[in-house]
Amino acid sequence: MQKIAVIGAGSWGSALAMVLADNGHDVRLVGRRQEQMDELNERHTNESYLPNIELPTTIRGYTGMEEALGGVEAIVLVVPTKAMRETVRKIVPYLQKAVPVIHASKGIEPATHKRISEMIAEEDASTNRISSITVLSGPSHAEEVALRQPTTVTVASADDEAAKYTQNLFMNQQFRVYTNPDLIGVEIGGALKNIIALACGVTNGLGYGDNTKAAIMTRGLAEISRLGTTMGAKPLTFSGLSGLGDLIVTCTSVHSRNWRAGRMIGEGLSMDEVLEKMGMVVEGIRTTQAAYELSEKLEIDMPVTKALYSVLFNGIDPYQAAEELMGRVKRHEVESLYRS
Ligand SMILES: NC(=O)c1ccc[n+]([C@@H]2O[C@H](COP(=O)([O-])OP(=O)(O)OC[C@H]3O[C@@H](n4cnc5c(N)ncnc54)[C@H](O)[C@@H]3O)[C@@H](O)[C@H]2O)c1
Ligand SMILES: O=P(O)(O)OC[C@H](O)CO
Repeated sequence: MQKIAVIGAGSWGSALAMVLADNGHDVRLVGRRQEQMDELNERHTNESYLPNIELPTTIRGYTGMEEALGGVEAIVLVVPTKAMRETVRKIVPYLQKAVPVIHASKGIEPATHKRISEMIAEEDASTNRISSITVLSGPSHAEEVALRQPTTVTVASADDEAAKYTQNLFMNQQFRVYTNPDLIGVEIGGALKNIIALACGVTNGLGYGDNTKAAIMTRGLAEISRLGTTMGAKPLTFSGLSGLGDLIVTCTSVHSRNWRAGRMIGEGLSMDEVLEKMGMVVEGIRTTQAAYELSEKLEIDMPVTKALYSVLFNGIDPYQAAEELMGRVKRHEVESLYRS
């Protein structure tokens, strides 16, 4: 039994806290709203994020870092990417010894183009309170994990022992955990599939069906691999759970916030209207900006990302963006998997 703090009491933080509690760990779930943490401690529910789910009574909710972090042996960070740096700055002063950190968020920072593990390492550089950083990623909608439906994920770290430690913490009969040493590939696959899910949603919103979705997913995976391998990822990782697996679940599931947001944009809603309706984080929007900037900087051809960027940030009509995608110059299918 380990004392573990899960920071971020949204849908994914709460579902991962359930997996850890099922495995017999002492879980402290840290949220921002006192009312929400009172609901968790008194009624063992988190209705705004995991409706109709009863959480294990052993999960305790906290709003204060000092109280939650006393004596913890590991920390799981599950806040939106844009809150990651601020969250790391808030936790490190309360760590009495260096502890392993596992993050389960999916994004890339616009402007710096940093992956989440890089952002965490930078924020801890002057304090050294984090002994290792591991990412947990893969096809895993919180709603289904909370129902204890069979789910598989990958954990990756530069530190092999940290990856195995994380595998042991989370693995159980319903939640199967693989290790993969390719930290870059696992983080890039998890972040970039959200762009492709948004794009699939847009095409569904335009009224296009499964042929279009399969095209966007397949060619989307090609451009994820092109960018990822240029950044140092191993190509095979993109065929695994954190690549193809997560792409499938996010582009095809009704649970996906990215797909749903894309569909509303395809139906003609503005980005502000979509975000107001969602009420939950849609990571793919900022990641589209980051990936587009990266593709320009590294001169990698990413046509789906570019088309989505033009819709989200330049006000291009989605129908026109789809027409332009289809009207590009002729390409060789396999050669274009690897070349710009
Ligand atoms: N929901 C899923 O099924 C799922 C699965 C895998 C990965 N993820 C990833 O996990 C991360 C979190 O997603 P989620 O689904 O839990 O989001 P969510 O919208 O359900 O919840 C986000 C949580 O973060 C908190 N938060 C927001 N801004 C914050 C800030 N500035 N500082 C501190 N806390 C803040 C919110 O209060 C909320 O508790 C995302 O990167 C997402 O891509 C989600
Ligand atoms: O609901 P989404 O689109 O944020 O996706 C959630 C997870 O990343 C699926 O694995």
